[in-house]
Amino acid sequence: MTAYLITGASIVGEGVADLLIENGAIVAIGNDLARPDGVEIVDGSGKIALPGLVDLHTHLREPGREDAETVLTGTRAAAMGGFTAVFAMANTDPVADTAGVVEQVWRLGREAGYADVYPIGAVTVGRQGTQLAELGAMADSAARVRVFSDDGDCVWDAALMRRALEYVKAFGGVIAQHAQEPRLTQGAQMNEGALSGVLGLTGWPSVAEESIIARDILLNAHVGSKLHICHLSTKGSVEIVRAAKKRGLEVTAEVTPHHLLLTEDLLTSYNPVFKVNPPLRTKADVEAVREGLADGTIDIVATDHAPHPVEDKDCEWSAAAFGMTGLETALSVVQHAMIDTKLMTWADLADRMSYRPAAIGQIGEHGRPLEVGAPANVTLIDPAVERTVVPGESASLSRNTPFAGMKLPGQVVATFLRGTPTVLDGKLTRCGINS
Ligand SMILES: NC(=O)N[C@@H](CC(=O)O)C(=O)O
Ligand SMILES: [Zn+2]
Ligand SMILES: [Zn+2]
Repeated sequence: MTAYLITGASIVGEGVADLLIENGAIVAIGNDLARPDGVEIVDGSGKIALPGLVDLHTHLREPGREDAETVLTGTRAAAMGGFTAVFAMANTDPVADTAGVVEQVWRLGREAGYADVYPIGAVTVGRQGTQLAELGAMADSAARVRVFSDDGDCVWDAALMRRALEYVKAFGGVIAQHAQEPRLTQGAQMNEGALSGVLGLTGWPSVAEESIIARDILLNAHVGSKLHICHLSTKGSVEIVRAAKKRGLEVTAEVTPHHLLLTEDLLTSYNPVFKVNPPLRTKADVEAVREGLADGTIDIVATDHAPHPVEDKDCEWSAAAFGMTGLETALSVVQHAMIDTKLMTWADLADRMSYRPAAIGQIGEHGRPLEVGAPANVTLIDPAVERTVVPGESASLSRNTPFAGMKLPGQVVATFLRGTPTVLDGKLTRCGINS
């Protein structure tokens, strides 16, 4: 295995120093380090070294929608975005609701080699919301599933949600809820408010999200298990989670990069690239989720990378699929929305995009501080570069980025997965077994 020496980077938690990677681990941090034979030098001056990013919410689409994304293409996009681990959502075809399917996804991730893939198991059989899936069998499988979600749909039946929380409590699992009250969002197309009236699109009220979050926090307080809230998007949701945490109730929550930056005003274009679940909200909501992320009410940023092929997005608004890609732009959007605005530091970003998602997902190998002895999962970024987002340049199979044409700060220069570069000089390497 080649050794790598990153020179003169600003190492989060350590200050400016050199960082030596050998045999998959960080073996030295300091100045004037001895250089092993054949070491490759990576110029880190002016750059920031972060712990490899962890995405708790990615749609890789395999099995079933390999026209939108595969484990290989999705993890290539992840590597380009600085991620070393991604959690793959269960809304595939077949649904990831058995040990067989989660093991398949896990194995595909290992074979691809660009990022570790941790499958999320469905909560209910076929994500149909009527009968609990084999949660224990998925937990005991080679994939060691700890996070369960019917994402795409809400576990709406309160009794079933209670059972799921009770079941995973036995092994410390977590239920990740897609908080969407289905009766309040029938036919909903965009955030409910003055603008939905003007545009003539069926509204999606904030309370459809907030009522489920409130209910589930109370349910979980009763059960004493682990609850995680997916893609929280409203000011009211932030207030509910903040109040719950103040009372000492167990809940974690995520926000997406797009909900940290974009508002419903973009919808006046009727461009379905901005159609997403939950919908883009108002400026007041964006301010509230930024504040919530900064003060720790919202634990993490998760991309909800939701690739869709052109034919599912390039159509009339009401017929288009919900979802946007996000793995390759997440870090830049968070830098723009949270760091360049002075709401967060780089250490905070490492916490929200690496340490805490790894802790919620219970993966020990990732989300560790850059210290001697830790696995070499490292992301090196140049925060000074400005780049324009070009959908055609994406490593993802899909092109549905809402940031197309936008100028964003920051560029991933290198990503190391257990000491092997998946990205070097800003380009994908051929590290994977299958590539
Ligand atoms: N976020 C989305 O708009 N779409 C997701 C489903 C989901 O995350 O709810 C998808 O699978 O396409
Ligand atoms: Zn969802
Ligand atoms: Zn999702």
